[in-house]
Amino acid sequence: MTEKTISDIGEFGLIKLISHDLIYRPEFVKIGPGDDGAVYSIPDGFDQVISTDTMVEGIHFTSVTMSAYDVGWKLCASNFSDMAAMGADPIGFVISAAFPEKLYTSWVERCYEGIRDCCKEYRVNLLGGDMTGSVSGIIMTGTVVGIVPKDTAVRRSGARRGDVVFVTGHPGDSAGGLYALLHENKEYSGLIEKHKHPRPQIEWGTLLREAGASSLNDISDGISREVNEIAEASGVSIKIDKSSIPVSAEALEYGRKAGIDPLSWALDGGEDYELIGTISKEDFEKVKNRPGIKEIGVVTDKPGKGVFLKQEGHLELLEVHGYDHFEK
Ligand SMILES: Nc1ncnc2c1ncn2[C@@H]1O[C@H](COP(=O)(O)OP(=O)(O)OP(=O)(O)O)[C@@H](O)[C@H]1O
Ligand SMILES: Cc1ncc(C[n+]2csc(CCOP(=O)(O)O)c2C)c(N)n1
Ligand SMILES: [Mg+2]
Repeated sequence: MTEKTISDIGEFGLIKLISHDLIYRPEFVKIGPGDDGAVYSIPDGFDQVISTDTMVEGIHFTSVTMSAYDVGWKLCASNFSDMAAMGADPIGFVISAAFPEKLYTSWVERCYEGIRDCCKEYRVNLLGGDMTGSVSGIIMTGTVVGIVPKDTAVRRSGARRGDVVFVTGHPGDSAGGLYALLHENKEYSGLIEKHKHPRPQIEWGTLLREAGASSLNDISDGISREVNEIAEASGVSIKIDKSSIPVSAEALEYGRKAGIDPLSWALDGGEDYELIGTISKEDFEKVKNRPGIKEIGVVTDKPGKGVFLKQEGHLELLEVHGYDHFEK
């Protein structure tokens, strides 16, 4: 028997197929999926945070770089990561999907396995969505709602002179993984795993908010863009020490073999979904000994606002070369 496509079962058959195991935090749900809208509640003393992010076939993934499961996982991870970057806890998620009619139903089922696994792990309710046809590939948009104690959301604009600049994890791994996937190199499985299954840093976002982080941003477009966004929003200069950027051993090794400086993956690659931000020296003491965080620079009062990269004793302007959807 040939495999079923979504046009064989129709829009409502498809919705039925994926509509199970959607709620992982029932305490916040008043009316769940299945009605015209879902109704959720939030506890007293919290603000709500909302953000949205899209995955487009041919732009964010191809059948070579990501499986259906991976697309589902990463759609959730990239959305939840924006909650981490606000110091918030994601609680609810909706998905708008546009699918070509020839897509196999099994693709959609596996994609929703990835979605379910990520929602389950981070305890986020899948509150509903929308399905339409597409004449040019798969497009999936997620919208996430999170909660944060009132008036404590961490902005990009709070960096102050003297603050430490920190980063979590190993930025550059995702771009290294993408390079490996596009060059059919399966050896660097750790990097590939980071590209396919990034982990939104919700715990770090909460810890850093509680510790007093003055600014936060998640690394979706590369350190060079994210840190410049913080400098601009905060009206400060930032100095980054190039040698302290925590590139992983695997990225270093693969970069050496491929003849690529892995720091360019960290600075300009993106999709790491790690956190970058600033915090006072005193507050950094509270978190600096935990594994997975690294001081990489300082907020300065250098005139001429911008970001400077220190290497071998001299400073150069850190220009933004991160991912830009519309750059030629
Ligand atoms: N189409 C749009 N309409 C209104 N506001 C937008 C639109 N696209 C982006 N923005 C806003 O511009 C700001 C920057 O958007 P951007 O997409 O760069 O967010 P990000 O978190 O830096 O990146 P990512 O998309 O990777 O999460 C956000 O506050 C976002 O809400
Ligand atoms: C096949 C393929 N080619 C290139 C890339 C790289 N890429 C695409 S979008 C993006 C930035 C984040 O997106 P957004 O800003 O929309 O959140 C990056 C780094 C990829 N993932 N797959
Ligand atoms: Mg973001």
